[in-house]
Amino acid sequence: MNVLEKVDYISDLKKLNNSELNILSSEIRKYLLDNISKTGGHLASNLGVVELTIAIHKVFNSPKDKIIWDVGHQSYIHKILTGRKKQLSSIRQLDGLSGFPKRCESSHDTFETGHSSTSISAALGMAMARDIKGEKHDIVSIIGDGSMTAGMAFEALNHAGDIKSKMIVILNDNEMSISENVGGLSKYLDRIRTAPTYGRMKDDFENILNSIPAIGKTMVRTAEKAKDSFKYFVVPGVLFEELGFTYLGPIDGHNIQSLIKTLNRAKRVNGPVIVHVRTKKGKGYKYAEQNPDKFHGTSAFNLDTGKALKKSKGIKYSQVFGDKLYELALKNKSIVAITAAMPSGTGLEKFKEKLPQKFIDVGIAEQHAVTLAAGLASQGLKPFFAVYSTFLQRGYDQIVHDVALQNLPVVFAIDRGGLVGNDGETHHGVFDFSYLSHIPNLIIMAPKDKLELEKMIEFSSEYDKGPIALRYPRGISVVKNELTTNNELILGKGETLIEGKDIAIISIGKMVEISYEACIKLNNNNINPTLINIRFLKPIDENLIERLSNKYKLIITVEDNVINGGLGTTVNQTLIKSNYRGKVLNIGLPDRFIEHGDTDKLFEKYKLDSNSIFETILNYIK
Ligand SMILES: Cc1ncc(C[n+]2csc(CCOP(=O)(O)OP(=O)(O)O)c2C)c(N)n1
Ligand SMILES: CC(=O)[C@@H](O)[C@H](O)COP(=O)(O)O
Ligand SMILES: [Mg+2]
Repeated sequence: MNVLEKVDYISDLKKLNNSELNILSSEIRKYLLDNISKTGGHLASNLGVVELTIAIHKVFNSPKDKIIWDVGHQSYIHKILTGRKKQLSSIRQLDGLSGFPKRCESSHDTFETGHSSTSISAALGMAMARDIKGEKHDIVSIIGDGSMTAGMAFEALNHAGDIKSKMIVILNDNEMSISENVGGLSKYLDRIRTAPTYGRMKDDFENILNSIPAIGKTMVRTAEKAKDSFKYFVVPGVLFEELGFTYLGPIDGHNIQSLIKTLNRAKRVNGPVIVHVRTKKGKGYKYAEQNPDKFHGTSAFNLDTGKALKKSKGIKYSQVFGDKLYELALKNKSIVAITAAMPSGTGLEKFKEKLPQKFIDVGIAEQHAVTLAAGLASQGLKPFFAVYSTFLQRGYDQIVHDVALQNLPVVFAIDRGGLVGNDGETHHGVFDFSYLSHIPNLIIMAPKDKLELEKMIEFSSEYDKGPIALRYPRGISVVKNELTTNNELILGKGETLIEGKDIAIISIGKMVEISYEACIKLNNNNINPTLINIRFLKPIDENLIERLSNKYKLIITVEDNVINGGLGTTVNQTLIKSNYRGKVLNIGLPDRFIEHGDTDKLFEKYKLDSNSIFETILNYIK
C-alpha cells in the first residue's frame, strides 16, 4: 500500500504521476476488498468505478466543483479519497460511515442519494443556481446505465438540453443494473458500444465516394449536405446530441489517462456534456466479475472463495412471495409479475425463468410500473407489482390516480416494509402504512409470518374488487408454533392470539412475533395481556377494537412504521369514534429519519425489540 498510504485527501492525489495513479487504483481495489469482505456493502459497483473516481478527483476541484453520485452506492472510493479512508471499516454500521453520500459526513458529499436517477436534476439545479449567483465552478453527475432508464433522468436530460447550462453528466455504462439492464435505452447504448466511430465511418464513406471517377466528388458534396441523416446512422450518442448535449465517448473507464483527457475536454465545453464511460462491474475481483448481481450488495464474505460468511437459516419473505406467486400463476393464468429492476431482491428469479411471458421488468421506473399494472388490470389481468416499500414512494400519485381511483385490482407486494438495516434513511420502509392508509379503496394487510404471507398472497390473487397493498419485511420469517393458528383470513378481521385480563396489545406484521415475546415477559411480571394480530390496517377491524375498548383500560399499538398515519393513528381514530375513555400507548417509530445500522441494533435503539417493548409497557403501567 505504498501509494494509498500517502493519500488521505484529494490534495495528495493531485501530486501523483500517471504510474502512481495506476498503482493507486490497484491498491484501492485491494483496500476495498479487504474492508467490504468484512462489513458487507455495495462491492461490485465500487470495484467498477475505481479509475473513474480517481480521474474525477484529479481533474475537478471538489468541493468547489460539485460532484453528485447517482444512487450513491458507488461512492466508497470517493469517501476514501476525501478523508474517510480509515473509517471505511465502519461503513454501514451503526454510528459508522453511511453507505451513501451524506452531507453531514463531508463537504465533498454535495447531494444525498440512495434512490436512483436524481443526480441530473440535482446537477441542473446546482448549475442554474451557480449561473444565477454568477459563480464559476463545474458540476458533475455520475449516473449508471441502470439509473439512466428512469423517468426522472429523462425529464432532467430534456430540461438540461434546453437550458444549456454548463454541466457534465458521466454515464457509467457497465451493461448492468442490479441484474441485467433492460429496455430500449440499454439496447441503444449497446449499439453505441459496438458501432464503429463516426469519424472513421465518415472517412471510409468519403474515400469510397471519392474513388468513383467523375461523379464521386459531387456525391461527397451532396452527402455533406445530407450529413444529418448520415449522422443518424453512425454518430455515437446522437440521441443525447439531439437533446442538446455534447456527447463524448464511449471511452474505456478503466484507463485513467484517457479518462483524464476526456474529462478535461468535457470541462472546456460550454454547455451540457455527456461523457459515456464503459466500465466492468466487479472489475478486479473474479467472483464479482462473474456474478455482479450477487456482489452488487453483499454481506460479509470469504475473500478466497467468494462465499458468504454467515449462512442464513430459514427462508426469506421475498422468497416465500416469489415461490407462492409462481405456484399460483401456474393455475391462475391472469397473474402477471412486475418488477422495477429488482427481480432477485423481490424473489422473482424463478418466476422470471419459468414464466418469462408473464414476467415484466420495467427497469428503474416505479411510477411507470404502477400505471402499467393499472393498464393490465383494466383488461382483466391480475398484476402483482413486487416492489420495495421505499421505492414505491415514487409511485404515490399513480397509486392514487391510476389504480385506486378506478378501483383496479392491482396487488402491491410491498417488500422491505419496516427497518431494513444497513442502507439506512433512504431505504427504510417505514412510511408505507402512512402514505397508503388514507387512500380510498385500498386494502392494506401485513402477515405475522411466512405462513400468513402465503395465505395473503392467495387471498390477493382471488380478490378482484379493488387494489391491495400487502406489506412484509426484509429478511427471514420466524414461525412460532404458538402463533400458528387456523383462523381463516377474512377481509378486515384481526385474530386474537392471547386472551388476557389486564391490557390489550394490537400488533401488525413482523411486530406480532416480537410483541408475543414481550407478552411472555409481561405475564412473568403478573400482567396478563391480550394480544391481537390485526392483519388488516385497512379496513381496520372496528368491531374487535370496540370490544377491546369496552374491556381494557389500556390499549397499546405496536408497529414498525412511523406512528404518524400508521397503525397507532388508525387505532386512535377508531377508539375516538367508539368514545374510549381509557389510555392508549402507541409504540412505533418516531417522526424522524432513522439512520443505518444492523437491524437488531436499530430495533434496540428505537425500542422495538421485545425487551424494550416489555419495559416501555411496564414503565407506562407503573
Ligand atoms: C428509485 C430506485 N429504484 C430502485 C433502486 C435499487 N437499485 C439500486 S442500484 C440499482 C441498479 C443501478 O444500476 P446502475 O445505475 O447501472 O449502477 P451500477 O450498480 O450498475 O453501478 C437499483 C435498481 C434504487 N436505488 N432506487
Ligand atoms: C442501492 C440499492 O438501492 C440497492 O442495492 C439496495 O441496497 C438493495 O437492498 P437489499 O439488500 O435489501 O436488496
Ligand atoms: Mg450499471
